[in-house]
Amino acid sequence: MTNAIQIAIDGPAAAGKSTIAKIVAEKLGYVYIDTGAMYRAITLKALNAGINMASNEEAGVLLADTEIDLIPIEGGQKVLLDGEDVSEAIRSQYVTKAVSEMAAHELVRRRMVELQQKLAEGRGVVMDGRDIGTHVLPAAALKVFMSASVEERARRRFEENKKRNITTPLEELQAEIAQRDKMDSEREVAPLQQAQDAVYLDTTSLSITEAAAAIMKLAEERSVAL
Ligand SMILES: Nc1ncnc2c1ncn2[C@@H]1O[C@H](COP(=O)(O)OP(=O)(O)OP(=O)(O)O)[C@@H](O)[C@H]1O
Ligand SMILES: Nc1ccn([C@@H]2O[C@H](COP(=O)(O)O)[C@@H](O)[C@H]2O)c(=O)n1
Repeated sequence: MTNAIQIAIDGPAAAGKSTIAKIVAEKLGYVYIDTGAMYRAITLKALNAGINMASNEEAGVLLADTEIDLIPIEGGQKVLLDGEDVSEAIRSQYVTKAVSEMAAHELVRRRMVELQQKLAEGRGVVMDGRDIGTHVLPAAALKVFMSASVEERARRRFEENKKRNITTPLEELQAEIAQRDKMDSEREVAPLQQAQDAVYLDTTSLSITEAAAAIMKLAEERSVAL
């Protein structure tokens, strides 16, 4: 007999967090929550509406006026921004280039964390992001800090983009990933860092199946131990 647990997966961009989190959630029958999608959704809205985030007043109105819903669907989640499906739009380079600046905003983080904690309440979840083990779910039974070399992460994203007909050159992708990691790690509020009690998993030379199996093994151990 195993207990439903909370699993936090953090790490830098394109490390494989969401791919592995989805597989693990599906195998365990848990809810999968991609917190990056929430930061992307609020970024999309602020960009489109021309909000000046340097003004706490404008930022506050934007946050109070915005509804973000994550709807579980087969193989992942659908992202609704004020009721509109923005699952594709939030993956554009337009949003990717702006999201780390938005995610450094204290009011934005406060609101997103509140929503994320509510989504995770009282159920088995696999949540991926940058601050899940350190801030959002500090009591998670399993915390994993997943990484891979920046070259391998850029190569994976390049291959993924090719399938979506996105032609950003490999060197540009690597620079964008490194820049986003730097901003995410150096911000003042809830920076990207490994929680003290997280297991470090380097996936550079692991296949998707191997990485998922490593986390499944840890999840099974932790849920039985409860
Ligand atoms: N172990 C692996 N081996 C090879 N490819 C992988 C591995 N893990 C993930 N990938 C591929 O790498 C790409 C990036 O993975 P994914 O989107 O899961 O990363 P992420 O950490 O969630 O990224 P981000 O934080 O930027 O959203 C995907 O195309 C995925 O299929
Ligand atoms: N818990 C989180 C999750 C994400 N962010 C910020 O959002 C950006 C996009 O995340 P992806 O996982 O979709 O790549 C990311 O670069 C962070 O700036 C965050 O701060 N906290």
